[in-house]
Amino acid sequence: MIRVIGLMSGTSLDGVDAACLETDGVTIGATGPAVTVPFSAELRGRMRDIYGHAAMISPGDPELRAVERELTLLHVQAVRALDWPAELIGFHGQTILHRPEDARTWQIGDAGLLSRELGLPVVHDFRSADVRAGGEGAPLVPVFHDALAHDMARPLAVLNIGGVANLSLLGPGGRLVACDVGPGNALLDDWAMRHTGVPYDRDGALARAGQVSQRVLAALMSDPFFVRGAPKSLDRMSFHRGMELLSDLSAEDGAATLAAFTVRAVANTRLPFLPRRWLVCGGGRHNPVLMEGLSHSLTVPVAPVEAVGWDGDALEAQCFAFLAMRSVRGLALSFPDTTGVAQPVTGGRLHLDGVAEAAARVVTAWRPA
Ligand SMILES: Nc1ncnc2c1ncn2[C@@H]1O[C@H](COP(=O)(O)OP(=O)(O)OP(=O)(O)O)[C@@H](O)[C@H]1O
Ligand SMILES: CC(=O)N[C@H]1[C@@H]2OC[C@@H](O2)[C@@H](O)[C@@H]1O[C@H](C)C(=O)O
Repeated sequence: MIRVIGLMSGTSLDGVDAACLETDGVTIGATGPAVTVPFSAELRGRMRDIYGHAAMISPGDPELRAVERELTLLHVQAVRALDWPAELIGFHGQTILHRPEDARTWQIGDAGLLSRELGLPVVHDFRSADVRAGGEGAPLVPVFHDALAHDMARPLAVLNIGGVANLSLLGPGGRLVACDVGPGNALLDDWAMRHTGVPYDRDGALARAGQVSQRVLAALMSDPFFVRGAPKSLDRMSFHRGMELLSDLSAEDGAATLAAFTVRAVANTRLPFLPRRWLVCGGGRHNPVLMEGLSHSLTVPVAPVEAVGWDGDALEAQCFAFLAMRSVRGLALSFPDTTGVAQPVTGGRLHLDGVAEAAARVVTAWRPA
């Protein structure tokens, strides 16, 4: 095994998550410390602006480059804050555009700068190979959930409620089915920001004070995405047009309706087999309105992943540590039932800019012959 730091800045635009993991890309050894370095309101605002018109931005755009540099330096800060003797970095970067139907997925972040600053090998660009091979490019976390849950009773569902919500369904005999399931926190975050100036609905207080509009909820659920079976994936902005449907609602009723949308999208997902338990990770598990809604709608027990000893805030960052090692070894990151790709594919690109030969060798020794 080697020591890997995984770095994830998710669709919630809350900050950079960094976590330490010992792994050989197949099994999971010890975990180390984890940290979140929050985005400043200024950087978050600039990133939101980029999201708004990412399809039109050229890779050389000066504002894009400036944001990418600032974002990368925040990742450097996160790694340094961990103060852990890593040998490899898995760097997801920030998704600014995800359109697998046009074979496009774009995670900004300067892997060369990161490896030069840290003097460590960096794996970046985890999703492009899958999209090029006809896959959805997401979710990639199922193979990590599978490794984590190798000795647990199945079928088991692992639900991540981040900016977007995604599901890994772990069946007996290593069967792995996955998809993005719905809006997660992104719409609720944007609504809370607009109505309260706070970037999320803390502890579900706003939603708890409102009434769900069944009319608006039904309209939101009529999106064709919900008719499709897995695998399927979402962009953070996928449902944003639906926000117009909420224009007549009060801040509280809008929040209640968006929380119900997140829950309904999960509960209505068409599953090829039923889990006996749901484990929930990601920031949404801190929202009691979402957790109560899920417990009410799903017919089997629902619990945060802490119930089985996992760290639900560090899981995605740990995942990109695991995937970095798989990438180095040329192992598959995605599978036909997780992203819709025809054959299992590996992904990620290794950057060794400015890395001393001995440090590079620790990692390159794991490359397939
Ligand atoms: N106490 C809380 N009450 C309500 N919501 C919370 C609370 N704590 C966190 N959240 C929600 O969790 C979100 C952050 O979740 P998380 O860190 O999993 O997102 P992410 O990693 O950006 O997402 P993704 O999985 O899409 O990449 C916040 O934006 C907020 O909506
Ligand atoms: C394109 C992209 O960045 N997708 C993210 C996003 O955030 C949650 C959900 O949408 C998931 O599909 C994915 O991240 C996780 C880590 C994944 O790939 O498994």
